[in-house]
Amino acid sequence: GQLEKKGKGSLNLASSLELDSSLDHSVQTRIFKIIVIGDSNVGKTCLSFRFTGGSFPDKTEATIGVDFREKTVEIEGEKIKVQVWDTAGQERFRKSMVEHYYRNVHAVVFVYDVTKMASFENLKTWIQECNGHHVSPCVPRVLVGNKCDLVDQIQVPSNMALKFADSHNMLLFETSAKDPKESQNVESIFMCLACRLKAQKSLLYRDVERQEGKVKLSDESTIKNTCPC
Ligand SMILES: Nc1nc2c(ncn2[C@@H]2O[C@H](COP(=O)(O)OP(=O)(O)OP(=O)(O)O)[C@@H](O)[C@H]2O)c(=O)[nH]1
Repeated sequence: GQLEKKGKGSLNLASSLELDSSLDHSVQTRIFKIIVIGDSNVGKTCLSFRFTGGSFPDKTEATIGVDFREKTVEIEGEKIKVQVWDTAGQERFRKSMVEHYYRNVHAVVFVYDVTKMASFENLKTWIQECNGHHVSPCVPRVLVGNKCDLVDQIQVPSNMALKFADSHNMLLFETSAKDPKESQNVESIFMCLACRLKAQKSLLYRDVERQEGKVKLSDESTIKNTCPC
């Protein structure tokens, strides 16, 4: 496929997707909303494009607001739609959208650039932002060090990244959106999350039931009590 034009994500589009972010009623497919977060230029667009489109885009521009990409995967016989929210790294392009990024999110991918120490150091701020939006501790998070193909320019040592990931209870993937040999690894970032989400059956089926009007959630504590992790 071709790279989607950047900046087409809008508040209205985000709102309409949120109304139905867990179930595609036409085919009864569950939808997992995964957001990709991190500094500008770390490769969030390229990673999400590699996963959903299977290639590395020739050219990218800064994401404005959000770009959505989807891919349907099959896990243990169930078709699941993975909806990747490629968010803007630049503050000026994200500030009106932040609430939408985190609303009803099922998993979070934090990305840094292995050739840029500042992007690794800024992860603290991105995690704070995420926590500040009341994302449940049940929502799985992974850490991705991108641009590993630039072997001569690596600034963030693996052991440092691993320590950070461990201390935040995240899995670490070091990979490259650019290197075709790494495409399987990029795929496994999203598939690993999708598998974990599929395993959280009670949580997600509850979402689905709620949307069908069968179950009404009373408060936040209901969510905590039924949390499977
Ligand atoms: N060498 C190398 N370059 C990459 C890789 N991934 C992305 N890039 C390049 O890094 C630049 C930024 O990539 P994007 O995917 O647009 O970055 P982004 O994080 O989406 O940036 P914002 O939209 O501003 O938040 C582009 O020039 C890409 O070609 C990679 O794995 N290796």
